[in-house]
Amino acid sequence: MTLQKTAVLGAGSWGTVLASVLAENGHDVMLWARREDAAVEINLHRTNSKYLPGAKLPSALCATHSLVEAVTGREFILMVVPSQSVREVAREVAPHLSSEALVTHAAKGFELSSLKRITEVLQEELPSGVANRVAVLSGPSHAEEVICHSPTTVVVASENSEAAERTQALLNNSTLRVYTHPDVIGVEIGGSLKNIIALGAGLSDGLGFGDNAKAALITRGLAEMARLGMAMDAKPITFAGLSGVGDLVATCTSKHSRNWRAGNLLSQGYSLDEMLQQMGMVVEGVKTTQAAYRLAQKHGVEMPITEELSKVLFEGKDPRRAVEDLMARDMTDEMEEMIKLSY
Ligand SMILES: NC(=O)C1=CN([C@@H]2O[C@H](COP(=O)(O)OP(=O)(O)OC[C@H]3O[C@@H](n4cnc5c(N)ncnc54)[C@H](O)[C@@H]3O)[C@@H](O)[C@H]2O)C=CC1
Ligand SMILES: O=C(CO)COP(=O)(O)O
Repeated sequence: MTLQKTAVLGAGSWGTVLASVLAENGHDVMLWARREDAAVEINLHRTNSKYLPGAKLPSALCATHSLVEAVTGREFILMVVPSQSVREVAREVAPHLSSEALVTHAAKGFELSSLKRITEVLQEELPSGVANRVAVLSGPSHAEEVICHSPTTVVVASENSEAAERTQALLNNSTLRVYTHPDVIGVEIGGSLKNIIALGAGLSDGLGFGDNAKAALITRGLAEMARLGMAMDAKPITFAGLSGVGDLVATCTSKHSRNWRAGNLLSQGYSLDEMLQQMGMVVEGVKTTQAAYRLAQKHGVEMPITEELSKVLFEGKDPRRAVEDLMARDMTDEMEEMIKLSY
């Protein structure tokens, strides 16, 4: 494909790795770092020691502290900031975008204040021509593995199939295989909700529960993810794909997952604030638990794991008591539900 002028907004672990992928694929990349010292470190030493300790970044990668400089004249913008910051960053860059620009985001969460998905937030903030073709990148992709070229598969969804195909062509390479997908709602919801279950998996492992408990969390977690997804107009089959079960398995079983580690710290008796302080990186599952619990109530959907986790995180409920309450729920038939979800 033709080489393009691209920008990546957000120099945390995932943004830095995606910028490295674009640079390795031969594209001209400008990486925006919120902290000036991070941009200087990337330009001088080709490292990002806070977010990717030990990794050597491609020499062609350039970083800037100026959002305007990052996006001006760029054909492809990849937004990789935490979910709660997307609106603010989109609003700031909107006047500087070329009318031809393609904007794809890779955040996994909802905007808590509005309960909107991230493409909805972008559609509200970006100029209409650009907003019509926004895309989302999701799937099982720990930054720490992608930077080492460990084989990884991801998915890019857009209502505009050309936008999804352009993003696919820009990022795809011999170790990062990119699929397209038409179901934006399902891909965004799957990628967001799996972080709740990963927090639960970290707690479960930390409490000393075994593989049976984790398999139960993954399977029953997937069921409640798909239930909320369907109520929000996602296609249930999407939850059987990379952005659903794929990312759920990767995040619930990986030592790299911040959400898993966050749950694990909670099991050791850290408070929510202490845990977030200790993590020092975005733990999207915390705000996503709040958002999903509110969405479940709004749509009248049962999400027992999310509800119990919300009580543990925000009401100080003892996690062992939360597990007892999950196990004591009314007895039910699994097949009946599978047929309804049909994934
Ligand atoms: N790390 C990973 O392996 C993956 C992360 N993601 C998603 O990518 C998004 C970003 O995550 P990471 O890069 O991992 O986070 P991170 O914790 O490694 O870095 C966060 C970045 O966001 C910046 N930031 C924080 N507050 C900001 C604000 N108010 N405005 C602008 N920038 C701000 C920080 O300076 C930092 O550069 C999240 O939604 C995450 O779920 C998705 C797939 C993989
Ligand atoms: O989304 C991710 C991998 O696909 C990263 O998960 P964590 O935010 O839990 O590290």
